[in-house]
Amino acid sequence: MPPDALAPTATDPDLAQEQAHLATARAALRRMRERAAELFATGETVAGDGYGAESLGAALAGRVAALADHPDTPLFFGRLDFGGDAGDHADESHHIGRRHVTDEHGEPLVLDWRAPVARAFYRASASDPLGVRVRRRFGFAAGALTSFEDEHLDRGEELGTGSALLTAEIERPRVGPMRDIVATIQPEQDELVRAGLDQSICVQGAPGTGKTAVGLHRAAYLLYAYREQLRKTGVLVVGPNQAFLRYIAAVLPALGEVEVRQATIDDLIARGPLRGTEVRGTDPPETAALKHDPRLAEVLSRALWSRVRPPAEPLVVPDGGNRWRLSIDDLTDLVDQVRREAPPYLLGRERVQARVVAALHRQAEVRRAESPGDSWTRRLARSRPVTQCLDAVWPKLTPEQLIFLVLSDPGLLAEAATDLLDPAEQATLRWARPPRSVKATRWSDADTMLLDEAAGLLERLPSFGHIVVDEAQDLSPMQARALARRCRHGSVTILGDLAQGTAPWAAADWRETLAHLTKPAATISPLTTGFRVPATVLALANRLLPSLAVDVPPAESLRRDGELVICPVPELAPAVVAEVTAALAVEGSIAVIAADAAVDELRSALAAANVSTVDPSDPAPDPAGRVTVVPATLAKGLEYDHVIAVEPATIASAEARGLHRLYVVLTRAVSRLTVLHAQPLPAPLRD
Ligand SMILES: Nc1ncnc2c1ncn2[C@@H]1O[C@H](COP(=O)(O)OP(=O)(O)OP(=O)(O)O)[C@@H](O)[C@H]1O
Repeated sequence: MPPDALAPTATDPDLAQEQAHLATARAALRRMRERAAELFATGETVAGDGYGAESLGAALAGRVAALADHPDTPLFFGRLDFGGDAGDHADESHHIGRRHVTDEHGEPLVLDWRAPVARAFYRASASDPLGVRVRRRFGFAAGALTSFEDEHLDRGEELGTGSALLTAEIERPRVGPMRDIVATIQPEQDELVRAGLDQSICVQGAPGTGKTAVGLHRAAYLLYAYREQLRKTGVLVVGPNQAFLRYIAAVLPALGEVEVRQATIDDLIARGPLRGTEVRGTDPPETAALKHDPRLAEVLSRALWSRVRPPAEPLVVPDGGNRWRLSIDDLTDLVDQVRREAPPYLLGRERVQARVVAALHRQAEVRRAESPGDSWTRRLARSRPVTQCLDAVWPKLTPEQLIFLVLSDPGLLAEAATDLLDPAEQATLRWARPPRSVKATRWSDADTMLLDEAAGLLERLPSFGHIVVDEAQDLSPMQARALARRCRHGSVTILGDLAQGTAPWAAADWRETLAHLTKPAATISPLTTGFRVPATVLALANRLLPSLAVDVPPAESLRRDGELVICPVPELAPAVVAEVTAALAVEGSIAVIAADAAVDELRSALAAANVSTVDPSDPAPDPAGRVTVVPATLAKGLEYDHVIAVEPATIASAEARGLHRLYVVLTRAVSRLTVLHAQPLPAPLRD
């Protein structure tokens, strides 16, 4: 049923009252911020010790930042009026916004969207009103409250996706980086956002169904609902590349969360064992693919543990007039016992050392009838015979040393990989010309992952409380394992679309990825309502789906507007210049997306026509730049108002999973997609 009051006039007394409430809330937020800033100024001097001062200072600085009032993001976006039967909230009325705002008496003026009571804003429906009588959504223009939209749920009114404000939000021209969707989160999205911290979830969603948005809002929700638990362990957001991370960087701070770490999978891994050492080597594609293969995990594990050798001689430790002694059998028992405990390798070495010294200690106690002190224990632990014995049975090793050995020693590799890799695969993996030393090695991208796997075998990494992984369809099994190592005690939100998998090792089935992430019980949920790509554009992209060999539910676009133009042209560069020039007359961001190899020529052609362009890899792009020239391999996750896709046939033939790449490229447009082609379109796109 349509609601009765959708478009209040400017003189509407209700509207005036809401505008007054906004002004009051803004003033209150200013006061809260000033108070926090005052505390911040004095905090460093009142805390007793240095550490206390530092953590208090950081907490307060975070609070000051979180309380910032962004002129473009309204302080509240909705209101709930509860009915008389709403239990604890009977007859209450609450404004819902991006953060709590209280007046000077501590009375709430705005409730944080993450508070339990705010859940009804997203979930209440006419059939299940959750105690809500009226749900009100506000419309804003340039920070000013200009309209509202009511749904009298108690009278069976419900707008759903027919809400004019939701439509306006979805259809607004895009400019700049991604924004939060907190005002218009849909019920099926909210269910994912508010899943508990103990739940690992995997979201399979077609392009533009809000996966990234859901992941970021879930991070913000978890930090609110489980702040204490996550204070130490933190939340990590993993994205495919820096351009993508820059695109999403503003969302969490706008939601008041300024301390979430965001990293690409490559950075996360390279920062581990290599400690920032530059990646300077390259692998042929088949070698790289093999290094991403999960069988390598077992090969490395076997190679490492083959370093543990049975003791060949007894341990004899001269100590003043005494000689302490452990027989070969004693040592063998002790090493076997630690092996059975299966600790990380270096912890195992420490355990062997500790138990050897404890055994010697017992001998000394019996002989001397008194217990030797700590300095004796330390001296013996470091003594030459003990160290030599340890080095013989359980040698020290770094990740670099292990991988160096595996890739350069055919005997070791053959032994570790005997039933796992055939001889041809072993030859593919090994260095054709091994480097002279570990130091002289030029590690490749794929090596960083092996180094990370090795580091995980040697020592345990600290675990994040929660990891959000976007574009997870491209994770290789070994990359998934690297994330699993960083989330042993935490949960994950895995977001992706199997149809957009472009990596050689892209997943065909989420269950496999989840197994490598060691979260096999995670629930897999679909998102199928598209908020970005107009229906006509989606229909074109969907023609590729049967060729992509994946089983995914198709998306249905909410957007009936939008425009698709497919244009054969005699020459690409002049056509691109003409199309961009025409597009500049209309509001919104513009992207020219082309095969990577064609990008330079198109940039030059645009520059020659005096059109300035932005490079998505630029760490500080001109915020006023409206035209971005995007290599197809960087387009994933991004969106632009008007996309000009150049020569689909070249994009499709540029790589093994080129049709998947093309599917990504064709699904970046918010309002208009223009396809320019000089060659015939790939077969699935032809009429
Ligand atoms: N509930 C919503 N209300 C308004 N806008 C939404 C909503 N959900 C998603 N959007 C918008 O739709 C667009 C696509 O969202 P998002 O980038 O999260 O999709 P995605 O599924 O991650 O896409 P891709 O598969 O291409 O990476 C964004 O502009 C986002 O703000």
